[in-house]
Amino acid sequence: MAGGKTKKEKARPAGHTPYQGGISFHKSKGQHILKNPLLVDSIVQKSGIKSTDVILEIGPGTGNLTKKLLEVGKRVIAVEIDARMVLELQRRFQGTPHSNRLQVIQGDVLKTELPYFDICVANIPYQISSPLTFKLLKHQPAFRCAIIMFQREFAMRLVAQPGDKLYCRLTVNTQLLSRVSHLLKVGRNNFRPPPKVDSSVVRIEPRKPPFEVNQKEWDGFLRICFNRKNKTLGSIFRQKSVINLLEKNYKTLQALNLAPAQQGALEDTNDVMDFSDEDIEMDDDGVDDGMEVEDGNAEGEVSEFKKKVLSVLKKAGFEGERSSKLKLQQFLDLLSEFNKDGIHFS
Ligand SMILES: C[S@@+](CC[C@H](N)C(=O)[O-])C[C@H]1O[C@@H](n2cnc3c(N)ncnc32)[C@H](O)[C@@H]1O
Repeated sequence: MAGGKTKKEKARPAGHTPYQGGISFHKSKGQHILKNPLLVDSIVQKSGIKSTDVILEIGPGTGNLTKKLLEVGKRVIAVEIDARMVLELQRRFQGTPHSNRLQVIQGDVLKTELPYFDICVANIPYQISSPLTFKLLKHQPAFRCAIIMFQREFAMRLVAQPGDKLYCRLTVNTQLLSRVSHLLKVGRNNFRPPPKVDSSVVRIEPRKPPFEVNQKEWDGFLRICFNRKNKTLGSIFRQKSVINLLEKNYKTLQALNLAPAQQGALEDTNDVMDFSDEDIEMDDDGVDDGMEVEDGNAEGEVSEFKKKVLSVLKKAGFEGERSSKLKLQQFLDLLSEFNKDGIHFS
């Protein structure tokens, strides 16, 4: 374990846990250090690292995982936000045979332009789980795989299958871009200080080639589908707010005489999918409560546009289906059916 002499305990602000090397851990930076060497070995072994691999590590901390990664890979590039940890890493590896194969970048990984890497192995601060997953999956050229420790519930959302309680928009968005599998359950006592939640290590492999989909369209479509994931799509697509939005898109695109796929080509769109945590939809109880306002005038007449939307749903056989049970391919098929009829989500 890295660290110098034991220092006398001083009064520390709340949220800081003493570390015997003199560094206190900041909860605000998600500093929960892996203290179980057997677990570190197991993560490295399950990563399938090759001796030719350039490894990206996010948040190396005091370097417990970094040390093992340097033993098996060609090079480690470690991105660390905390200057004290960067110093500790330099101190720990200076003068060792590994030192010229370790590159430490000091900075916020979310704001850092990532270099080429073959594989990412990381015990990350959980507060950046969503944007980091999104950033990695956007990275080009695509890496081989990422082995990442997440908070257990977040990990279970990533690997969920249709019908699972945690199946959500984040699941479908992640699985559109990658294959995700659960590798290891990790109890909180393997960390110092222990976090309040248990963790899991997950393997993420970018799909090569990726599914061909207009990402703005996909994002708009899924937001609607998962607005209430246990309602039938028929019920969701009858809502006035949904019909109004789709009709507005329809009229705008007709006026421009341009489909979003073509439009996207004209724009510089880097803001693809948004995996932010606040977007994880509320769980509902699976009962259609009929509270949403349906589209239609006072006489109950249904607009031509609404008929068009509902006929696509019906024709494709999705009217009675619920997002909580749909497979990725079914979402792709339904979006394609809507688009064929000129109904767009962006
Ligand atoms: C959970 S600790 C893991 C430490 C070490 N890898 C281990 O397993 O023992 C997370 C590390 O990420 C760093 N960190 C937090 N936010 C970060 C960010 N936005 N960018 C890069 N590093 C960050 C923290 O300073 C901390 O060292």
